Amino acid sequence: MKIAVSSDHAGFALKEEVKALLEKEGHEVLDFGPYNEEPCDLSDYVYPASLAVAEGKADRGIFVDGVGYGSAMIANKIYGVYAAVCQDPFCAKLARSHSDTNVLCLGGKIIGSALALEIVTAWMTTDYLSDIEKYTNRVDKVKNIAEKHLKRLDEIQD
Ligand SMILES: O=P(O)(O)OC[C@H]1O[C@@H](O)[C@H](O)[C@@H]1O
Repeated sequence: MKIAVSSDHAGFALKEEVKALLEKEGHEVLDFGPYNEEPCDLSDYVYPASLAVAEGKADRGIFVDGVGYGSAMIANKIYGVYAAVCQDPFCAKLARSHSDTNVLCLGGKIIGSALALEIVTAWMTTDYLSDIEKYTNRVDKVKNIAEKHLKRLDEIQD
């Protein structure tokens, strides 16, 4: 798969580890930065990475900041992006199997890299249960909220 990765300074080190794992597993990584640990603003990196997922230039995204919620806040404002913050592999599995998320957000200050990489593996290898109606109904309800409240990319002029 093509995976967009991004972070801020607080997530940079873990982003690099995630990137190495993904490449080792044979995925193509699109790194939206940053490329060092100098203080920066998360939205400058997570926003373009989220757009890449929304536009289909990447199949999924993995974004890392200090605690994870900052990335999810930004990513979930983009039409077509469904982001979850996960701090354990069980949550990561459900974020895929029940909710079909296409972005995983991690907190580099919250979890150690060994656990983070287990979370990434769980999220990357779990399929959405698209044949179970209760989950598809729930996902469709979330999609309907996005249809109503978020602008489609082709409606945005700037
Ligand atoms: O290092 P500073 O800028 O203080 O804090 C950055 C982190 O604090 C939280 O808001 C976010 O998780 C962000 O990554």
